[in-house]
Amino acid sequence: MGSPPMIDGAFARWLADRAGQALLGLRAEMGFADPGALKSAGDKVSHDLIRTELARWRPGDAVLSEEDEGSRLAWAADVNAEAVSRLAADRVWIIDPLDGTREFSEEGRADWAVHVALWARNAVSPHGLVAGAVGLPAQHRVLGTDYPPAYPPMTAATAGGGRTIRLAASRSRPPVFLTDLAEDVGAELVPMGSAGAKIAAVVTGDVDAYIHAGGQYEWDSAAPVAVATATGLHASRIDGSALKYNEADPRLPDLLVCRKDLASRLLAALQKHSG
Ligand SMILES: Nc1ncnc2c1ncn2[C@@H]1O[C@H](COP(=O)(O)O)[C@@H](OP(=O)(O)O)[C@H]1O
Ligand SMILES: [Mg+2]
Repeated sequence: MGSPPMIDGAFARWLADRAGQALLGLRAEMGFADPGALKSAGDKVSHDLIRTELARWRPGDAVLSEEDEGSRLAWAADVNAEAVSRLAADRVWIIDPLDGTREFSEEGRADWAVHVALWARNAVSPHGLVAGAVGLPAQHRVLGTDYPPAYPPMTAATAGGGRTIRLAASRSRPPVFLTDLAEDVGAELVPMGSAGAKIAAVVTGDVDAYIHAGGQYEWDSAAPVAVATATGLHASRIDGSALKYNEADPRLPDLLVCRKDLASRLLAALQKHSG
């Protein structure tokens, strides 16, 4: 096998694709009789593959992966920063080896993803993400910042033509306020698994927006937010502030990703309903 691409964006795509192929192979091999075993095996196989390739091809970079021991811990900068290499690093790969683990274990579902993002200290954007790829193995595609997808075409809803806004939300843990918000703005809720799959659906125009609140971590959104912003879409916290990555505390509990033309309307509705 030849070497992977040198350029970070293309490398992220290569890595997300490799891990995705391994996950499809695992699904085929194990079947769906024991969803718990399939979920555990999926998390481990993808994490190990990505960790191994990063150690081999990007040995100087730090990594924050969902499946690392202690990944969810918040580190007080003055106390423990030296114990956590990523906080002093200039480049950090933020990885969710299998996002939408639950959907991965359900036969026929394609709403699960592999997230590979790169945060850099010298980035110009507030979120600090300089490359990212979202593998959607069961949809046979990878979205990446190396070739950002075209901005989704104007829909009837956003052009004011009457169709309701399509608003993606978690299948299992949607924000409590979302039903009221949707009614207020005239949106139809589209339940879907995986933050990556939902943001990919905004990128491709299958839905107009994705709102989440109530809990998430940096790895759940880093790679898809890198792709969404490279495409020109809006991505922020639900109070409109910037999403930030490689923070001491990896919790990043809420976000809004949507078409630019819907952002002010949805942020106003969020201010009203999420308080
Ligand atoms: N309230 C919450 N607290 C912590 N993580 C949450 C959460 N709601 C959603 N997530 C995480 O966000 C990802 C997308 O969730 P959902 O599919 O429900 O939209 C999932 O990642 P994983 O599948 O990697 O665990 C899930 O664990
Ligand atoms: Mg996740």
